[in-house]
Amino acid sequence: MKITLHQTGKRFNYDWIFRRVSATFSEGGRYAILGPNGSGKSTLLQVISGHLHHNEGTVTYSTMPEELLPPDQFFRHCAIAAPYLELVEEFTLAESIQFHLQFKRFIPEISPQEAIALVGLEKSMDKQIRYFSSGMKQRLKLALSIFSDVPVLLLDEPCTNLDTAGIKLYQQLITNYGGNRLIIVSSNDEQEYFMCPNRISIQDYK
Ligand SMILES: Nc1ncnc2c1ncn2[C@@H]1O[C@H](COP(=O)(O)OP(=O)(O)OP(=O)(O)O)[C@@H](O)[C@H]1O
Repeated sequence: MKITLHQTGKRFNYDWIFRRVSATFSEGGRYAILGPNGSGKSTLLQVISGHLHHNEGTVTYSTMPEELLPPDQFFRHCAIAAPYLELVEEFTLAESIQFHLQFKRFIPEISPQEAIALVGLEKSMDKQIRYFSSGMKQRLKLALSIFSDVPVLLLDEPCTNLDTAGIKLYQQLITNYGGNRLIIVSSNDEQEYFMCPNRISIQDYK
């Protein structure tokens, strides 16, 4: 999967958040979107994911070999972990996994039980998400995204609410299970984008 932005811009009301972003996110590449608080990193990631519509320029998705994917189909090919995407508080952990698997299966080598054990939540299978700590919720979000069998991972501040052990866990999961997928991280913390040789500064597009 390749994502191409050409002269892409996004505004809220009269405020341009970014303009004239031209970038190619290649299959298997690792990219970080960097910038200070409020600069537009999340907004750019949401434009890439299709959650927000851009106001100028284009965003195109292409599969290999070069074949354009309709933008409304991209959600099937990506998994997202982001602070603004909420878990269903009424579900237990087991129900959350089952619900997720109705839409996206896990990578073949990982069973749901293994996924939960890998993020250290095996003792909370029957606990409702509303009783999870913020760090436990983040571990679950990471499991649901990183173990999804999709070619693109979009991670917005992936270490939010994680302690030192959680950050190490995130880095291990990316290293062990990132595979050859396209990964785009929105972040201002090096620990979150340690694996990304390609860096885009949102400040360059003001
Ligand atoms: N729905 C919205 N309506 C109006 N303005 C918005 C909306 N969403 C975001 N903004 C504004 O867009 C700008 C960029 O926000 P964004 O969340 O993309 O920044 P960020 O770089 O991800 O910040 P942080 O590092 O704090 O997460 C901010 O000024 C924010 O107030």
